[in-house]
Amino acid sequence: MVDDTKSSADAHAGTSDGTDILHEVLNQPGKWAVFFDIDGTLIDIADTPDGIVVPDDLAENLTRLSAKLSGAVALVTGRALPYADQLFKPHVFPIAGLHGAERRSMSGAIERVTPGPDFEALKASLAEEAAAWPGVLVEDKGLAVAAHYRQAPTFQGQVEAAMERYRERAGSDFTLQRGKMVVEIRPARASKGDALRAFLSEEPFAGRLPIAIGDDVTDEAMFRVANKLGGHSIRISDIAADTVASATLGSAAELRALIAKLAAA
Ligand SMILES: O=P(O)(O)OC[C@H]1O[C@H](O[C@H]2O[C@H](CO)[C@@H](O)[C@H](O)[C@H]2O)[C@H](O)[C@@H](O)[C@@H]1O
Ligand SMILES: [Mg+2]
Repeated sequence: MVDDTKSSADAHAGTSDGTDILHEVLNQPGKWAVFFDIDGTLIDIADTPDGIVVPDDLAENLTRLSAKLSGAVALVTGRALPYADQLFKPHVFPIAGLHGAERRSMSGAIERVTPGPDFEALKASLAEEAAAWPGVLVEDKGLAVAAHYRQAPTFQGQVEAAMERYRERAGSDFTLQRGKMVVEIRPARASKGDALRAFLSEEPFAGRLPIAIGDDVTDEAMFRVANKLGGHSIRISDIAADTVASATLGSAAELRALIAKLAAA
């Protein structure tokens, strides 16, 4: 496995406009594969993990775009696969979940590891400890667990300290993943960058150049891979984020409008 989380040799400020990149896609539809993060990228951030609203036409527009690229569209998310899938029902996309720790290819084959009893016990202890912090939500994602402090930011310090402690208890197979008002413990063995590489080794992605679109720290790993392979990386951000992405777009709404335009073209 390649470590795509450390190198900054290919880092460059996100200065270009992601709109131009996405408009280019349909000019050469056989050239590109597009990888979308979900939360904060396709879907607006909400107060709670379950509070998100999936716009009615999003899955249909993604399906249309995918058809134009002969299926070379995949989702790469921190969510667990079953949760992410139900957001797009009845449409089914190739997808990587848990920040790259699980992946379903175009063929439908799923690669994932299952949590052992120790990790189950760890999640139970964490949930018990977090009950003392009103507003902090613990999201059990199977082989990963997230502690959200968006609704209780005063507990950020306690949450971070506890998650570091639980990560140590989980051992070196697990790593800490920070995100938007959240700290997660996830399998260390794969990143979103690894997921991108794995998709690109298979049909219908093989031989295409990647366009990776995301909004958060976890997406930087796939941006690095996209940059290294000569593709594009687009960070959704309304502020000047510290990123290796080669381009930016202002909001998830802006991205959805572009997807709708490409789907209808
Ligand atoms: O990789 P992504 O698809 O972007 O998923 C990252 C995490 O997204 C979710 O948490 C974030 O979105 C929530 C809903 O908008 C928000 O309430 C929370 O504060 C954000 O951190 C999800 O709950 C996590 O499991 C994902 O890893
Ligand atoms: Mg995101």
